Amino acid sequence: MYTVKCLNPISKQGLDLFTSEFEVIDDLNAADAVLVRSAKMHGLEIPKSLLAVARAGAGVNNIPLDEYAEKGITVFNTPGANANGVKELVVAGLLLASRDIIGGYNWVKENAKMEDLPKAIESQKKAYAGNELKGKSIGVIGLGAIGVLVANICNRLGMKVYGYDPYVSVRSAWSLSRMVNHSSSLDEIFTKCDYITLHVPCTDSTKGMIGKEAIFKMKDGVNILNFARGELVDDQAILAGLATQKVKHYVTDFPNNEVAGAESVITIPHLGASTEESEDNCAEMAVEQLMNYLENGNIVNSVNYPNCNLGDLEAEARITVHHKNLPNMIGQLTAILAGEDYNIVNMLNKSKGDWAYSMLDVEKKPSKEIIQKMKEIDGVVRVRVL
Ligand SMILES: NC(=O)C1=CN([C@@H]2O[C@H](COP(=O)(O)OP(=O)(O)OC[C@H]3O[C@@H](n4cnc5c(N)ncnc54)[C@H](O)[C@@H]3O)[C@@H](O)[C@H]2O)C=CC1
Ligand SMILES: O=C(O)CCC(=O)C(=O)O
Repeated sequence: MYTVKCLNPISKQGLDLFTSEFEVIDDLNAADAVLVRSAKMHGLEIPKSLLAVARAGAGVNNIPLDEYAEKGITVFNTPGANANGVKELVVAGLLLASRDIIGGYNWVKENAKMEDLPKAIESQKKAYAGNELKGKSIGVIGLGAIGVLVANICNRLGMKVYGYDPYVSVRSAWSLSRMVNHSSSLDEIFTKCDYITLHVPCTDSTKGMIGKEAIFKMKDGVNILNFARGELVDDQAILAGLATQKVKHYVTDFPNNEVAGAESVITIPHLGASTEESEDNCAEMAVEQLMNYLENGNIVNSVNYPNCNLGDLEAEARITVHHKNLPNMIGQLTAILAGEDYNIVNMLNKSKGDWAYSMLDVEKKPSKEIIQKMKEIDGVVRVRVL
């Protein structure tokens, strides 16, 4: 029996996938695994026994990935599972920036009881006129699961689309419309685009990427959309840009006290992935990945360990080892088994950056001594027997 603690509400459709071998519990200290959405795990006291964290979503900046790698805790996310939900809200954001829907809505609401409202509307509506998206240019920064969908739909809306992603995956490149212009520098996006939309993860290198200098290079009247993370944008630079009308609108799914309420900031309370469909997709994917990992040791869609998949456990036992990506780790692991006359029937080793993962299927259950010897290898951080 494995125990799972949810740090945020997780869709029932996903939780219902857990078999009778899994129990969702309230006590984090008794949990083998954690399911999480946006709850901050930095600084959270976690039990030594914790094996895995599954983020039902894309962004993992709420999880201390390196610290957990050091502890042999595998962290998963659910790539692409909420991308359509975000894409659709980005389209709404584009429309809110281009047409004064909010101003018009507020006026009608404030004057709901006005005499002959339909007539008043016809004389008032000019105050809320806008522009069409067709023919305007948009820069999509980050062409992953969301960025590709946004770029493609903007193309279908008749916009001239520029895409920037120096690390674009082959999968994304295949999915991208051939009408999307490839930008090799951010400057091209900044100087050419009427709309700029951010779809990159929040990391040390992307934080503050939209600052004073970037905004200075942008076209007058640019609209900036942030459905990725608040920290990507320097709030003071945005407020200064809005004050001079260099920036026409800042549409953000991540409002904070600095920008909320400021003129021409269009705020949404982090609703990008808050659709029934996205919540179900993310939860289902996260639960399936967790079960596969806890029961079979397979790693699919990890963000701090390599993906490593030996299929369902069919051998008498499977040993899984989280270790540093150092020379001769496999040699040491197999030597321990060979020294005790254990036959390895299948094995796999994968690495990702500083970390690696080995899976060894053996013909009989390994003894406590074997596992102890493996744990004592320099660079090994966790050994499990399944
Ligand atoms: N508003 C919301 O509710 C949601 C927000 N997000 C945010 O959106 C981000 C992107 O999500 P996905 O597209 O699903 O992730 P993804 O991992 O599929 O795509 C991210 C893309 O950004 C690219 N990238 C990384 N650094 C870059 C840089 N410096 N310049 C340009 N491109 C760079 C990567 O190569 C990758 O193609 C997430 O990390 C998360 O922070 C994601 C889902 C929901
Ligand atoms: O779970 C959520 O609603 C947050 C979605 C999100 O920001 C993400 O997947 O990165």
